[in-house]
Amino acid sequence: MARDAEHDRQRDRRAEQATAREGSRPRVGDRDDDVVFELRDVSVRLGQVEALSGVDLVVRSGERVAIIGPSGAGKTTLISLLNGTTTATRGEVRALGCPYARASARNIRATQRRIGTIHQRFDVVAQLRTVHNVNAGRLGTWPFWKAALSLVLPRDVPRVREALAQVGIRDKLHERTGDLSGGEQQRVAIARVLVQQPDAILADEPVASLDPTRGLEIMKLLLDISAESETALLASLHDVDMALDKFERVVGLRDGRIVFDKRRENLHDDEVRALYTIDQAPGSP
Ligand SMILES: Nc1ncnc2c1ncn2[C@@H]1O[C@H](COP(=O)(O)OP(=O)(O)OP(=O)(O)O)[C@@H](O)[C@H]1O
Repeated sequence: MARDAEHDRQRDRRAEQATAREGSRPRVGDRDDDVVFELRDVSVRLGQVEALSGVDLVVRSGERVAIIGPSGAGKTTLISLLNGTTTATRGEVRALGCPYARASARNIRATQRRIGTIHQRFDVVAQLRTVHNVNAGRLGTWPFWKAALSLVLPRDVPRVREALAQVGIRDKLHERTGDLSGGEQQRVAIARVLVQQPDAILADEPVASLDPTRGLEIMKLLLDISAESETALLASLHDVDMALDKFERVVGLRDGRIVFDKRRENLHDDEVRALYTIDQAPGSP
């Protein structure tokens, strides 16, 4: 009996010491309702390449975060980790509370349905009418019969129309998507995310295929949607000025590592310049 009590006291002491060591740093698994994405010491190896190394990142509900960095820095890899299409080699990735590595396939799919992803290449089916491309955002939540029927007889048209109105192309409902301009096709992709009503939006170079004016319009649209619905938005961008101008938090990636993660007002020009500086090969002039 006395031994049991001593054992309990020792266990409590160890737990207290562990808590003191950790301080207030949130750990993977801690309950923290507004954490949307959480990466702890995450590395990803793709073939011979260490695409990400020891990445720690926490994104909370309503935050708008730009990811910048040179080509090959790991931006796309980071985004595909967050939507569960790439697997971490080390560390833990959680999205909306789901620990991808330990969750069931069903739980992962349910989480992925709550995350809207927008790609650089508009990712729409050119041959389909706009209404079908927008409805694709809901296929994951519809039973098979409804999804199949919707290709013949469009479903929930008022909701699609509303989403298209929100992205400024209300009149394009029945147009063949491939006949739309690049900017309009990207709006269709955003409307598809809107009908999905996601809890988080990931955008991988969403404006890289558009001219600067169209690009700015699309970026503002995404930022407005995120602000209105308090949905976290994480976007990778090559346009550094746009990142610094429009996002309150900027993460710099280089060679798979986070070099800085700062509010834009605390970020110095030198830090941004250094992110893109090309290393001189040893021995070069
Ligand atoms: N499937 C793959 N197999 C092997 N290496 C890969 C694969 N995909 C990406 N990589 C490598 O991983 C690293 C990170 O690539 P990633 O596409 O994430 O960078 P990025 O910052 O998005 O680049 P960019 O701005 O050019 O799109 C690069 O060195 C890339 O060559």
